[in-house]
Amino acid sequence: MKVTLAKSGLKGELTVPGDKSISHRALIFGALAEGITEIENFLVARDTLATLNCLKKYGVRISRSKNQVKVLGTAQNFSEPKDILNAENSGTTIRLLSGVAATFPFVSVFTGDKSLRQRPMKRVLEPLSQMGAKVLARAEGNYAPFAINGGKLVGRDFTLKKASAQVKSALILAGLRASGTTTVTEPNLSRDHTERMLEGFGVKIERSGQTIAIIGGQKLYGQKVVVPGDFSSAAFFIVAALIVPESHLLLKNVGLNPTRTGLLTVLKEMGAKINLLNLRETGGEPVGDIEVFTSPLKAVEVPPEIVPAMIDEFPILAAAMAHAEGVSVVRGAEELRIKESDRIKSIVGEFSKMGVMVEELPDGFKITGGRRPLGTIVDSHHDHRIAMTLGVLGLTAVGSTEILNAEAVAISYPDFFVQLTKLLEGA
Ligand SMILES: O=C(O)C1=C[C@@H](OP(=O)(O)O)[C@@H](O)[C@H](O)C1
Ligand SMILES: C=C(OP(=O)(O)O)C(=O)O
Repeated sequence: MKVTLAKSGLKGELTVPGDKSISHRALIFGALAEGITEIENFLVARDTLATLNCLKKYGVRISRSKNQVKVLGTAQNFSEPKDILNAENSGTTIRLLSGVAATFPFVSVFTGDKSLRQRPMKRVLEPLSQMGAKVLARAEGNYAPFAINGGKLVGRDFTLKKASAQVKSALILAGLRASGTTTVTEPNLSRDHTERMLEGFGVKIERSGQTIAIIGGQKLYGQKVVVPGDFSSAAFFIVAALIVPESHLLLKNVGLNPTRTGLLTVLKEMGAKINLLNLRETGGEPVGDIEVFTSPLKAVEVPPEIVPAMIDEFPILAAAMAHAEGVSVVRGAEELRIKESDRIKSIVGEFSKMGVMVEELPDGFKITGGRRPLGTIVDSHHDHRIAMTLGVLGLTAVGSTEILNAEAVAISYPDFFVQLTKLLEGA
């Protein structure tokens, strides 16, 4: 993919595709529920389709027409998959479904692509085996492929060392079918879509601060789920509009769950002119429109406690930092090293190629901003968020930027470059 210096600002309106986290959850909860679940504005992308295909292997009947999905609930009766479940590139798929697999008295074997097979799984597999599941995993219990032989689980109390919505959700899903009560305490609150949506499916969850408690043996009832636009996808256009001169953009119907919108807090501190309009609630999730104007930005130090609320937005935040006057610092974000790529290394390596002054830290990075990037050949490292970030940075670079392995955008946003081009042309 080739991106050239934007000749004009990003102008007009855009509706980004449905939220990835919420789409995964709607499929899984719909599959476990009694009755039919209808999902509107489902994200059609590789990660969410991986979840859909794994669920079909459990015997769940799912039909899809574009972004409308119908799930015929099994009332918690999955059948043993006759083949390996391939979560492809999706951490959310493999970790959430592990929590479900742990509750069924049969064998589920999981694998993923090269990236996913290098991402740590002990964080879910260990607590699931403490609840009573039998687990056999490669590399001393840490990597896929792995097999889970589930069964009668016993509720337990867990305190997570790091905030993780995937681990929390896997344990909630296991706890839902365990005896007694399961509690999960996080050091900071991670995204809470699981808690919100399960409540919509009729499940009682107790929440107090960073602790959630779930009593086992509860039923789920099929629902209509309307998926809001994905804030993490909107983030690329927010930053693009901030840094490309003469932009004025309206992003419509975006999920604004506060456990996801840490980027807005940080960008506002950097001087970004962003307005939230038409605030409302859809299916238990806050939603609104985001108006963005090109803004001069100043450097920022990201407070570590906000990291979980913007964990997927660090690549695109780095692009904003490259345009901010002064030295910006990210710390406490070592989780970035175990995403689809080592995102700290990917940012530092590719931004350096584009002439950005960036320094690697063990748990983050430092960027001295304000200098115009230079177009060159860069690589996504097969990571969707790095591909989109480089696409945005390329809009402000001198010359043209060629992004290798840009097709990675299909993981969460297949039409990203098409929509970006349209916004630029429509100006
Ligand atoms: O639960 C989810 O839907 C997700 C949780 C986060 O991962 P962790 O739980 O590993 O922090 C995030 O990075 C990922 O994109 C989606
Ligand atoms: C980390 C991500 O997803 P996952 O963990 O589901 O692969 C992401 O989408 O940035």
